[in-house]
Amino acid sequence: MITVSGLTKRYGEKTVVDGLGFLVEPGKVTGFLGPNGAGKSTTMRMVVGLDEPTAGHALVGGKRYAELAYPLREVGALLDAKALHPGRSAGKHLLAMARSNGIPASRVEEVLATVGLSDVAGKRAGQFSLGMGQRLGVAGALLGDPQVLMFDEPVNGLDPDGVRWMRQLMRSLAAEGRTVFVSSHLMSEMQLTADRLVVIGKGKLLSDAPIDEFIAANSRSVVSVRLTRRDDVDTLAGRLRADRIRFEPGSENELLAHETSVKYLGDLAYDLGLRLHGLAERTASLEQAYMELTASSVEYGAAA
Ligand SMILES: Nc1ncnc2c1ncn2[C@@H]1O[C@H](COP(=O)(O)OP(=O)(O)OP(=O)(O)O)[C@@H](O)[C@H]1O
Repeated sequence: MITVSGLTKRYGEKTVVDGLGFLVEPGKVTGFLGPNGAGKSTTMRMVVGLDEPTAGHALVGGKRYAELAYPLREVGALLDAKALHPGRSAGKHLLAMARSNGIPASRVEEVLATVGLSDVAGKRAGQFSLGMGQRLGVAGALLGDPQVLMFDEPVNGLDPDGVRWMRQLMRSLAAEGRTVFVSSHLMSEMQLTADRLVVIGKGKLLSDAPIDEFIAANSRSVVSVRLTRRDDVDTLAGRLRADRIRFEPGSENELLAHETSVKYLGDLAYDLGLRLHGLAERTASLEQAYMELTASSVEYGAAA
């Protein structure tokens, strides 16, 4: 469990994390979503004691990171995959981490196998591709067999196989009952991986909900009605106006109606004797809903 409460970080005049509070629970993948610069990395760095909060706290299993006797056995983190000693081999890098945390050396081979790097254990980390570096970072996070895992933008720069592997890994870690906290700036990625979503913008909490609740609350559907004649479009439009149903024109001879159903519009068209060439519900993409939710918090958005 990760407990974040009143968490605040200021750099000079700028508040980059602003009174954040949420729980990251075991047995689930919790997605941490927000536009670039929202404060995700800073929050994660405070969880593992790399940055000191200005106010509030971030606890792992109820303790501050500094209070953990063997931190790597409690929380594993992939924060910056490039933060490796380039001249050191993957195996030696992990061995050094294991030694300083009282972790048996035998774990090194186990985690290298888990991440598929056994064959390159002797290769220097500086020669690793981005994907291999990410895998090595994951191996480091798993080394102490911790109950809590944190990944900052883990699929960045990975090829499709790597992305799929990373998703499956996160899902299986959660299925083992571990706490998995993963950041991303892509809604589409989170939709495929997360059980719960914590969304932030400009350091503030925007939403904290199970993913299906987030989807239900944020995705609006429209019903597309395609008619065959301009007159019929006008007839239907007049009726929708009278019934106070919000709509807008779609493509040619099409109307898009909000907060209604296929059944209602099908019956209405039948009653009005209108010939239809199409009637379908369309769900606005979750990506769109997320962009709208965070629109006012995008730090460097395109000028309007
Ligand atoms: N050491 C620092 N000194 C000053 N400002 C900082 C420092 N570290 C981060 N910031 C600022 O804090 C804000 C939040 O940065 P952070 O990296 O936490 O965001 P993020 O949500 O992880 O974004 P990204 O998706 O781009 O990684 C940014 O505006 C950044 O410039």
